Amino acid sequence: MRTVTAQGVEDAIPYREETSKDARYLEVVAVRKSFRGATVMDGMNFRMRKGELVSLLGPSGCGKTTLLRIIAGLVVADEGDVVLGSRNITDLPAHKRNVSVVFQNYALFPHLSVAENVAFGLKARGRTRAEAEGPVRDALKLVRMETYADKPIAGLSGGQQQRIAVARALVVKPDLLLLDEPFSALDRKLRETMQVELKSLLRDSGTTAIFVTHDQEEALSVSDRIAVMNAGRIEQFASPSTLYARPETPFVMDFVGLSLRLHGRAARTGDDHVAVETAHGIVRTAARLEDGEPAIVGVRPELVRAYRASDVPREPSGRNRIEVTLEDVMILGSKTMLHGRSEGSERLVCELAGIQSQYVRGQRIVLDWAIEDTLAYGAAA
Ligand SMILES: Nc1ncnc2c1ncn2[C@@H]1O[C@H](COP(=O)(O)OP(=O)(O)OP(=O)(O)O)[C@@H](O)[C@H]1O
Repeated sequence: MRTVTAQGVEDAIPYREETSKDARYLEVVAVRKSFRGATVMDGMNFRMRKGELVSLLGPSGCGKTTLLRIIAGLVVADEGDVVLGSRNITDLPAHKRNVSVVFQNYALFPHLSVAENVAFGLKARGRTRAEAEGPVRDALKLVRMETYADKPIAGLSGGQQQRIAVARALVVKPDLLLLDEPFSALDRKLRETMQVELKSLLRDSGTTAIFVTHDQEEALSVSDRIAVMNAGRIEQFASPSTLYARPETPFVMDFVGLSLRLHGRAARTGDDHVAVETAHGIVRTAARLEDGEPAIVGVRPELVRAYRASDVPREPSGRNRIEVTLEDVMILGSKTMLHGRSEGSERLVCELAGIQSQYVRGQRIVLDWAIEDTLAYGAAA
């Protein structure tokens, strides 16, 4: 698959051109992994900068946790290398990597107090109780739990327990922090609060971290960059804004955000644009597609305008228009989602700001968007 043409926001720093040590802080090189003959990862390469917060985002079973565990030393790769801060740690056991992991289920010790839980990693490294006191206090302060030091774990809420788990991971000043779906057991509101807190505390402490999630909104909100994984491969690795505005494959377009999506066949028209013939009419795109090539075209729903078919204004050229019958109108308060009726796997969706009660099911409407916002992918590439 290839080709993207929507106007996107460039990553602030051209990643591939960076060669400094900090730019290659963590490198996973040509990693292969099979479980009982089934290949999960076949030559995975991944590289991140010092101080970055990177999310691994992908559907269940795509290999996110396996990659995280290989980096942590909890799973041994069949082939390949893991390099951290110019140290090849491939053959080091987990406890010698100075990598901390925060798990989904917190994994705290219920019989120990909050402070004893946080001190655990320091004790394991041979620090005395007195030596651990200061760092434990600082770590608890970082997660705003300093007044809970002597409390038992049992009485804490899920959000508080996860804060303690983060404090316990950070107290040892890890070279790398790995978080495996850390907030998935929390309710939505608390999860959002924790995402904001985590982002600022990692930034404040200068921690390099990898965050595993299958929730695209979570990935978009917490990450400096996101690696979108699919079937053991990274499909695209970019900033949240680039991923959203310029997804490089239909998989990324579908996985990161919603889009209006149509299937069709490209037909060369001779001008700057390619016309894609779809079941809902011609959609033009600036993407390079071969004449006759099957193609997928898409556009983000908030870039689509809607008009009642009876009062469509004249438009300057440069826009695509298709007419559809409204199947569903979802008024969500801050926005209204219009869904057009579709026969197959087309998705005819438009997002309008605010409450738009003039639209009703069964109405004929025209969806309208700029050619330059049209994403397009040739199936033959
Ligand atoms: N210890 C194991 N033994 C056998 N198969 C495994 C093992 N660990 C992972 N797998 C398989 O490897 C594949 C990738 O699993 P992994 O847990 O890395 O995916 P994931 O993207 O983290 O999924 P999820 O979001 O569901 O946690 C899956 O098919 C899984 O069944």
